[in-house]
Amino acid sequence: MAYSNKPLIKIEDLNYAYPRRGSVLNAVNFALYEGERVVINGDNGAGKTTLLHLIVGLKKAKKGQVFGFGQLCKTEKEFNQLRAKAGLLFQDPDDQLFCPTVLEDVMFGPLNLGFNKQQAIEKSKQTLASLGMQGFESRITHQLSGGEKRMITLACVLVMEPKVLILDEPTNALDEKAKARLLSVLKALPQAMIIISHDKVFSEQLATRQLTLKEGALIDSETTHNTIAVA
Ligand SMILES: Nc1ncnc2c1ncn2[C@@H]1O[C@H](COP(=O)(O)OP(=O)(O)OP(=O)(O)O)[C@@H](O)[C@H]1O
Repeated sequence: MAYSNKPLIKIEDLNYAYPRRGSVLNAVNFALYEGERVVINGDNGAGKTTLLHLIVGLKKAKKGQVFGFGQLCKTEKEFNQLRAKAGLLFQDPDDQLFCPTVLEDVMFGPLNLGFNKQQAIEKSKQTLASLGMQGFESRITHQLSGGEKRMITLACVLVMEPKVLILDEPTNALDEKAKARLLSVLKALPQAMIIISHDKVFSEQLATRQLTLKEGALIDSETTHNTIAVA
């Protein structure tokens, strides 16, 4: 299929090193285009989460550039603009959930965007239902199971209707039923996405392109035949 030739997200020559650990990313180049679901795999500790955090500006590269929707991002303001359009699902749900109840957590984003309370409730309920999580609205967030928390964090991201989804191991802690539902929800979405996943079957079914992060570099892994409808 023909992709738009303007990347939504582009990184150029990105390098990152941690004190004591040393270099994790070494001149990484990558571009995400409309209509793509790019799955990135790689060994534990390869630097996948680091890469996602650099893309959204939670970490800053010493060398290299991040472009979000055509805009070079250097300042916090520029990364804020990128984050408004690129929703990140954290690897650990506890990093993303901070309200007493599920509904409050999901509503938090829409309220911040300026929706009124009733609109935020409606949007949140619809999103929860689309993930099979109807009935969880008044549950106490910190009492949920790992898999339930994962689905609620997904709702928190999806309710914002971002242009790009950035998902760090979305199937973690999900049982087969929840995983199948997530797969069908993601495949029905028009958004481009970057997904980190160790789950081979899930990746194979979801990805339009698969990459491996190895020794600090992103390399093509396998070709896949999935397609995505461009909105
Ligand atoms: N704050 C930090 N200080 C030092 N080293 C760090 C820090 N954060 C991460 N690392 C190291 O950087 C490397 C890359 O970590 P990262 O979390 O990006 O890997 P990953 O590919 O996402 O791994 P996994 O598949 O296990 O989630 C790892 O060796 C990790 O131990």
